Amino acid sequence: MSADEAALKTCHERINLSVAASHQAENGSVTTVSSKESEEATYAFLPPIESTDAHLHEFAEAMRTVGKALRQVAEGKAAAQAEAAEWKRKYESEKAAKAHTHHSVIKGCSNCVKDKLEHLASKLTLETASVDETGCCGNHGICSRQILQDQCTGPNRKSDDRIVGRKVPFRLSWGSNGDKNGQHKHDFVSFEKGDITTAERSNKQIFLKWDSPPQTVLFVTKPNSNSVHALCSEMVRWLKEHNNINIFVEPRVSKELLIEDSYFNFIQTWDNDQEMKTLHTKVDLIVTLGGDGTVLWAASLFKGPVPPVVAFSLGSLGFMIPFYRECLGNVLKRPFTITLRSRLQCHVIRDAAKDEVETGEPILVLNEVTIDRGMSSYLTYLECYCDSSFVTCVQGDGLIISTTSGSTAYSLAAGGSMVHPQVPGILFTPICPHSLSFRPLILPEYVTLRVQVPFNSRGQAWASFDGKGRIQLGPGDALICSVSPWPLPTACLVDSTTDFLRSIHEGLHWNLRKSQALDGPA
Ligand SMILES: NC(=O)c1ccc[n+]([C@@H]2O[C@H](COP(=O)([O-])OP(=O)(O)OC[C@H]3O[C@@H](n4cnc5c(N)ncnc54)[C@H](O)[C@@H]3O)[C@@H](O)[C@H]2O)c1
Ligand SMILES: Nc1ncnc2c1ncn2[C@@H]1O[C@H](COP(=O)(O)OP(=O)(O)OP(=O)(O)O)[C@@H](O)[C@H]1O
Repeated sequence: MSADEAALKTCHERINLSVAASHQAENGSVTTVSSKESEEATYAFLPPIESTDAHLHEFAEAMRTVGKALRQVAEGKAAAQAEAAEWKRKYESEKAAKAHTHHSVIKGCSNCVKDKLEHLASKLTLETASVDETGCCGNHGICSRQILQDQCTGPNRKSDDRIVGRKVPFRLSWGSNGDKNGQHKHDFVSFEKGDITTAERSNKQIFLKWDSPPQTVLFVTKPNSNSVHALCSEMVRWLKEHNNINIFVEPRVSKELLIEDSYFNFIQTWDNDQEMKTLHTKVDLIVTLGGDGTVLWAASLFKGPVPPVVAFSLGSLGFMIPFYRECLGNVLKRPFTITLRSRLQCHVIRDAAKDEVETGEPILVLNEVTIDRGMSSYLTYLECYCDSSFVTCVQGDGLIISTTSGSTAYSLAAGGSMVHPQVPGILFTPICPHSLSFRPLILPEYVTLRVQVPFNSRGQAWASFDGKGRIQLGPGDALICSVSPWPLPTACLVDSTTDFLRSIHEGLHWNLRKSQALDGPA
């Protein structure tokens, strides 16, 4: 038998098996179809195939192309359906809002609706949310009782006299830390007609638009790299000559550039920490040249507010060299999208300290703070609290408290989830826990975490911040950690979501797998 005949025979055998299986499935019974019968049927069905390997390959290729085309069509359809649903949702919520406005005006409660919803939200406070004697909203802008007493037109609400009783009116307010009257602006939960809905979703994609052209750029560059140094000096020249931009660089880079050419005399730097602390008041934009470590380094220079960062990463440096003028030119002249990357502020509180007043400056991290066993060969033993609630005791190699930006770094390696940088959360990821059930957590961004080394811990623990600056924690010492009010704004290449997905695809090869062959089991 030739190779082609053998291939053809295998092909027919497979078809036989699948025909037999389909017969059984159709009849719903477990009968055996004689393979001879099915073979005859199959041969009757199939046109005579003058098969060769080449034909089979060609056929498989064609099927793959058809498969791809079908998938693209399905994806397109899904996207269109999602868009249509979004438009429908918007239309319906607008319609409902208009209907409600109209209704309330007719009822003579014009001050209930005169302000916009945003204004209503800002008025939602524990202190001001009281109903006046008439049951109307007074001037706080909310009239849930009035709404509930009206004939409601909501989707689930039919006027039915047989139904006795009504929902009790209520109002929602938001607790807030640090502000006595709680008058914070929040995403609001509408509760028209007593139904809680989050139909109003805000788009968190942020655009940055300069009021006037930026004047000062700070360069932060990876050390000991000739290509980075060369690119830095070229960019600095271009920015000065074509845009008359003031340039700041780190003291090390300033020295390097001045040794290279006295042309760089105009470059500014700082001499001490005090001067560095005021940098954010002078710099409009930060350009980083290097990898993720350089962005972490740039973030660590700013203990408070951080100017927007444009990161030219090593992976894209070669690619960027021809385009950096266009890229920087766009950022300097046009609005651009940014991602606000939250940072964590960490305090170490020593047992020796008499009270827990946080006097020292916080350490800010962009990726994570890690508490591990360091050189110790004992398990770390860490007690963890979230606000005033006990979370768990970590017994293992340690714990990572990570930002969402850091979710693709050490936390990922320890089994944590990858989280879009605009999800407001803190990751709580154990390192090699000696327990079968210690799964990683994601906690809301407003909590404060406290990790304490108990007195009965066998060993010490070490905290490190974005992989740097190790601090030893002894029994009784604690690390307090919460989201900093000073995020790192980074310029997007496209937008937050596209950039995030691109980084996990290209940087981490997320879910990369070769496609299955088409000629598998039926
Ligand atoms: N097992 C691990 O995966 C492991 C161990 C130690 C530290 N780290 C990470 O290294 C970081 C310090 O980075 P570095 O460059 O100064 O040290 P480094 O030079 O040792 O680089 C660590 C690697 O982590 C990558 N990385 C850093 N931040 C990242 C992020 N947010 N998303 C995806 N990848 C990221 C870097 O690109 C680099 O390849 C730490 O914050 C920690 O997250 C990871
Ligand atoms: N301006 C700087 N001054 C001092 N150290 C820096 C500076 N920029 C980066 N580093 C340090 O240099 C190391 C390497 O930097 P970086 O991560 O940017 O380069 P890389 O390792 O080549 O790139 P990647 O992170 O993409 O693998 C990091 O540990 C980082 O902390």
